[in-house]
Amino acid sequence: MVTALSINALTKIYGKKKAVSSISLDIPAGSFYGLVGPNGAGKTTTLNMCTGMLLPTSGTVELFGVDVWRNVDTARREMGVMPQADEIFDRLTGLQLLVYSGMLRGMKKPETLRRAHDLLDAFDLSDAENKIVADYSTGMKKKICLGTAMIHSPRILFLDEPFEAVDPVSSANLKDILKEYVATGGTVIISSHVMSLVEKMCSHVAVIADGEVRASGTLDEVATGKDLEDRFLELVGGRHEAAQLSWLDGGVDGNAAVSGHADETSDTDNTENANTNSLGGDVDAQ
Ligand SMILES: Nc1ncnc2c1ncn2[C@@H]1O[C@H](COP(=O)(O)OP(=O)(O)OP(=O)(O)O)[C@@H](O)[C@H]1O
Repeated sequence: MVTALSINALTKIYGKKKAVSSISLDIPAGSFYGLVGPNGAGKTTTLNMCTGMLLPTSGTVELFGVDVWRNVDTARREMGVMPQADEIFDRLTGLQLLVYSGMLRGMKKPETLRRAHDLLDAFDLSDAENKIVADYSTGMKKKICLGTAMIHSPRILFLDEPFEAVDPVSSANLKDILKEYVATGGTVIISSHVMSLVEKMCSHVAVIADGEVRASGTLDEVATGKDLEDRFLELVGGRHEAAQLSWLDGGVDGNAAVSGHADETSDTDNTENANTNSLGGDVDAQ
């Protein structure tokens, strides 16, 4: 097994906060690797340290044997990193942004143009190629950001929540493109909260919580025979009883929204909806 990315005791401390605490992971080449964890778990911080964007407090990252922090330029050549929408030059058109990204990576203009059109076509953005990116929808921006990460054909792709806000058709197309990329030897690392997506797309997964790896390996190794989402909840903990928002009653009593005291102001006894502890009808499902 060739290791694409080797993370060793990676740590990031902000003041007194340990955002990432001695994480170690080996990510095999050709894998589709999911980093999953609750909000604030440390996924983005970990990815940013792996891509040379955020200096670790301690620990090392090697990309195909190259120490990322000793050789940032060399390592970056092998990477495609999906930027956040607020990190791109959004006064460019979609086409200009892709061409700019390719040429920044040292590509010749004719080849960059060819690939840019291929990407726009694959991402259903051809009709918007001459529109400035600032006027794109959130999902369109997400797709163009992904395009900028792919145009130079990197060996490894780092994608932070790539499918968030992308419509199901575009999402299915993107997934096909990424699957094909992995099938031809590429490596993809994504962060996600969506377990069904991880289950469908990923060959490997690391569950991160409180800056630590709680489990890692192939999907089967991490799931240990259980439903992946249940296993995730078991690993990260933090599940509690349904919130008791007694004032949130879906407007059952018209006065409740005004007064906030449904019991005092209601003169009807609606026994069917008497359980004002519920968020809609999902209490049992929780
Ligand atoms: N620049 C910063 N200064 C201080 N604390 C930070 C900074 N960036 C992140 N943190 C803290 O580090 C922890 C990990 O944050 P991170 O963004 O990596 O989490 P995440 O797993 O990506 O979360 P989410 O799923 O919500 O995006 C959080 O507690 C966060 O508040």
